[in-house]
Parts: sequence; structure tokens; C-alpha cells
Amino acid sequence: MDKFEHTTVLLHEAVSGLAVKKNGVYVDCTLGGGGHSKQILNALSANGHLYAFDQDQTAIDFNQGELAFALKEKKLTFIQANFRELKKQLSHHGIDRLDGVLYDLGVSSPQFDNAQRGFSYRYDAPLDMRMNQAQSLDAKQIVNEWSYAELVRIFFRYGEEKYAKSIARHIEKKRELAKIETTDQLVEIIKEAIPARARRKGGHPAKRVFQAVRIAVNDELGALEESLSQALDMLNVGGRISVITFQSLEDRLVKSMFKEKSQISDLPPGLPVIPKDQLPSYRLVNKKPIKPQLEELTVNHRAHSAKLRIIERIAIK
Ligand SMILES: C[S@@+](CC[C@H](N)C(=O)[O-])C[C@H]1O[C@@H](n2cnc3c(N)ncnc32)[C@H](O)[C@@H]1O
Repeated sequence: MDKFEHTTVLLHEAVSGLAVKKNGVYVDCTLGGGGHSKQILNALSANGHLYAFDQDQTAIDFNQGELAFALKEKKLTFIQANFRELKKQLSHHGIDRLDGVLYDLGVSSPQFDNAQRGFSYRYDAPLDMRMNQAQSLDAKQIVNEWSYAELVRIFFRYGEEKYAKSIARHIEKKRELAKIETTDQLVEIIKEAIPARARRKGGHPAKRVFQAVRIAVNDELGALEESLSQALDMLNVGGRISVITFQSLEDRLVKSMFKEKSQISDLPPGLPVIPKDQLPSYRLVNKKPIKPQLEELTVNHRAHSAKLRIIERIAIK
């Protein structure tokens, strides 16, 4: 593959946030077009190493050429797997401690813009939305086989869709007549289920349901929570994790996991000194999330909702 047009978001902020040590062991959990990976690799000496995960084989294929220099220097290993398998996959390479981990969540532009992948409500395509094309669960199965209650739950929870019940009811009715096969069919059903006045505001009427189905197909929040907790465990002292999120559910999850790890646990009131073993093992590098500068926002539309959070390990107990 010679083309993979993805403009990396918060490139410098996310990588400089890792404070890369040149001989360290790093993981890019979301290789994509390789923008962050390349920046990390440039900061590593021949004794450092980067393990780059992507569950989508097309991202790995593209980077075989793009990051060939690092493969040649033997400081890069690709791992085609879900990042929820972080610990297990790295153990196959004899790695159990890390100096830094990066996540740049969501789908890449080529995934989104390739109509056939079925991620976008803008192109008519078979309902798919799998990041890992070898996975069996796809959007068609969710839309045609999940119960009314399960559809309402994901539309509410993952899409924050006000008309979740009405949309789920319309889906139920339509699929009784014939299987719902394409993105256009789903868009039409959503439009019919939403009152005309609501259809005219708040962006594309299918945006929230498509987001919800995509999160469910790829179990995005479950994978993130499992992976982050493994990454936190595997960090060396001084090691850091940078996470870029693009929607509020992901950001809330990262914020609350980082907060929990960097706070003093509940102590009995009136203790004069906090016992050493009760002090947190992590610190937030930035209290507030880092957002792209105006300059980046003007050239990259995808950057608008991006937020970067960074945490550092300060002790191992
Ligand atoms: C936003 S792109 C990353 C872009 C990359 N940072 C760059 O600079 O080009 C996200 C990538 O992560 C991958 N991805 C998302 N969730 C994943 C998961 N749970 N496991 C492995 N890869 C995942 C997607 O397939 C996609 O290629």
C-alpha cells in the first residue's frame, strides 16, 4: 500500500509528553499511519525499541514501507492485535516493563474514508465498521440481531442519542420486513425515526448512532479500560502514558482511571503524616487535558475534539 492519508493529531505534544529515553522500551498502541511511531523512533537509539500495535492489517502493511528504516535498525516490532492484549502480546517478546505507551484512539482517516469499511454515514456501503477485518461481529449483525433493549442501551450510552428508543423501534420494524444491509438504509431509518425539527440541528442525524454502533462493534471502551490498566501496571518509574481521545466517553474513562491512580486512597481522618505506602504511585503530568493549538485546528478538522492526558509513574510498591 503506498497511500495512507492520515494527519497525525497532537504529534509533538503526545510524543514529547512521553519524555522518551533513548534506550527505553515504548509501545504505540495505535499505529495507524505511523505518525506518532515515527516521532518516537526518531528519539530512540539503536538500543531502544518500539512495539507498534494495530488490529488493522492495512495499517501494518503500510508502515512496512513507511518505517522500513527502523525495521532495518531492528528497533521496531509490529504487532497485529487488539491493544487489550498488551501484556500477553508483549510477553511473547519477553517484555514485562515499559518506559512509555501512547494511544491515539478511534479510527484513522483511511478507515473512515474507505467507503467499503462502512464506518461513514456519508458513503453507501455494506454495514461493517470492524477495525479488525478478521473479527466476526460487525455492524450488520448488531443492527439486525441485537434486541430492542440492547440497541437502546448502546444508542443512549455510546451515542448519547436522545431518540434512542424511537430509532431502535424503527430498526425493529424494518428488519422484520427485510435485513438491513447498508449504511444508506440505516441512515434512512434514523431520519424517519427523528422528528423533522431535530433533524435540522446538531450535525448529521446519523452521527450519534453510527458512533454508538462503531463503539459496540469494536468494544472500544472495554478494550481501552483493559489495556490502560495493563499499561499502568507495566510502567517503570519515570515511565509515562499519553492518551489522545476524540469523544467524551473515552475521555471520561481516561480521566477517571488517571485520577484514581494519582490520588491518595481513603485514609482515616486525623492522621498527622500520610504513611509512605499510602502515597500514590502515579502523578498527572497535566492537571487539565492538552488541546490542539489554533494552528493545528485550522489544518486538521479531526483535531477539534482531541484531548491529550498524560500520567507518569513515580513509585513501584
Ligand atoms: C487514529 S488512528 C492512529 C493514527 C496514528 N497515531 C498516526 O499518527 O497515524 C487509530 C488506529 O488505531 C487502531 N486501533 C484502534 N483501536 C484499537 C485497538 N483496540 N487495538 C489495536 N488497534 C486499534 C485503528 O485500527 C487505527 O489504525
